This record gives sequence, structure tokens and C-alpha cells, in this order.
Amino acid sequence: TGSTRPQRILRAVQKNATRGDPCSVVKAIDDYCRHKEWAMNVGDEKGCIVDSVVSEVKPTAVLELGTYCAYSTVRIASLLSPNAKLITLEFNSDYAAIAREVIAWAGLQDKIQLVEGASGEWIPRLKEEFGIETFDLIFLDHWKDRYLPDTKLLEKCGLLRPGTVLLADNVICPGTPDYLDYVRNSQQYKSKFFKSHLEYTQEEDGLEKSVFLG
Ligand SMILES: O=C(NC/C=C/[C@H]1O[C@@H](Sc2ccncc2)[C@H](O)[C@@H]1O)c1cc([N+](=O)[O-])cc(O)c1O
Ligand SMILES: [Mg+2]
Repeated sequence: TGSTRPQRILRAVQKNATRGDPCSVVKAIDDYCRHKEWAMNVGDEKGCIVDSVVSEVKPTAVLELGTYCAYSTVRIASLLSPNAKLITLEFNSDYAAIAREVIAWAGLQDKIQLVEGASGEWIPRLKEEFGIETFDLIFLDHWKDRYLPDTKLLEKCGLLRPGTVLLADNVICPGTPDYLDYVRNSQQYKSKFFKSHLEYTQEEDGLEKSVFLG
């Protein structure tokens, strides 16, 4: 029984990144996934767009849907202000275990709350369990057919406020057509597409930034 891809990514972080240095963790994952084996991290090109949105929004409450190996979790959390918090939901316990190790290596445990479970089950519990009022920024990068139902669930649970930014990965590849149609045609959102490429490839992809108008 060999290692899994997430285990190999964690090993690359432990080998090449400096403990407590989030940027070196991000770089170690990008180097490994570009040169050794592809993995579904948002990656460096789209990651720069994520960085610019985080810097513009200056969020104090962030929700990430889909942790995987915590690449975007660490990238986003490294840009947050001292009192800001990021909650990340992960369904797969093997991925969650690796993600916790990557987050620890980056020294960001105090900013990040990793919740093991499905978004559909946990979104209705976030206010009560974590004292969340509304989120300032939501990063969607989990199962592509969950983007739309989870967005509607976030609305229903009162977790969005006028100005909340939803940033969605992979709106071109693999694609999230129903979500894109919704945020681009709903009067409740102001949506903007950021053209980019699928991580570590030349394939077309992009991020959709949608501001909830209330
Ligand atoms: O499929 C993709 N992402 C799905 C990601 C899913 C992640 O989120 C949870 S699912 C979940 C469910 C419910 N709640 C929380 C997490 C999975 O356990 C995984 O950690 C993907 C695929 C490609 N690609 O090129 O094929 C590129 C990408 O950037 C991608 O993000
Ligand atoms: Mg993705």
C-alpha cells in the first residue's frame, strides 16, 4: 500500500518549507504540483487573484468550502489581520488529516478552524457553533455541483450581508454552469469574471467574484 497524493504533498511541505512560514508552504506545494505531480490546488496563477481579492476585502470572517490539502486555506489565512478567522469545511477525513498537518506546519492553527463534515450539514450550524453573524468572504472550491445549493443555503441561513464577496474557483474548468448562471443573472449579486488558467496547466479557467447586494 503506497502513499496517497495528499500524503506526498505533505511530505514535500515538510521537506522543503520552513515551519511557521506560510509563503514557503505555498511555494513548496506549487513547486511539487508543477514539477512532480498535478493536484487540485487553486495554484499560483489563480492564487494571485485570490490574494488581490482578500487584500481588497480585508475580511475578518472567511468561509472556505473544500479544504483538500489546505493550500488555499494557508494562502488566504496568511493575508488575514490578527483578529480575523477562517473556517474551512472538509468532507473527506483523510484530506482533513493532511490539511491539519499543513496548517500546523504553516503555524496558522490559531487563525483557521477546520471543520470535518459536509457543507450542506454544517452551513446551518455555523452561527450557533462558532458565533458567526455573517461572512465577509466565502471561497468556493469544493464539489462543483454543490456551489449553487450551498450559496442558496448560505442566503437562507442569513450568513451573507450586503457586501459579502463570494469567490468561486473553476467556473470554466471543470465548470459550474448552474452557479455561474445564477450569480450572473440574479438581481441579488454583482458578478465579475477573472480569466486565468487551470492550476499548473495552460487550460482555460477562471474565478468568479460575486458581491451579495442583499
Ligand atoms: O473537483 C475539483 N474540486 C473538488 C474539491 C473537493 C474538495 O472538497 C471536498 S468535498 C466537500 C463537500 C462538502 N463540503 C465540503 C467539502 C473534497 O473532499 C475535496 O477536498 C477540482 C477539479 C479540478 N480539475 O481540474 O479536475 C480542478 C480544481 O481546481 C478543482 O477544485
Ligand atoms: Mg479548485
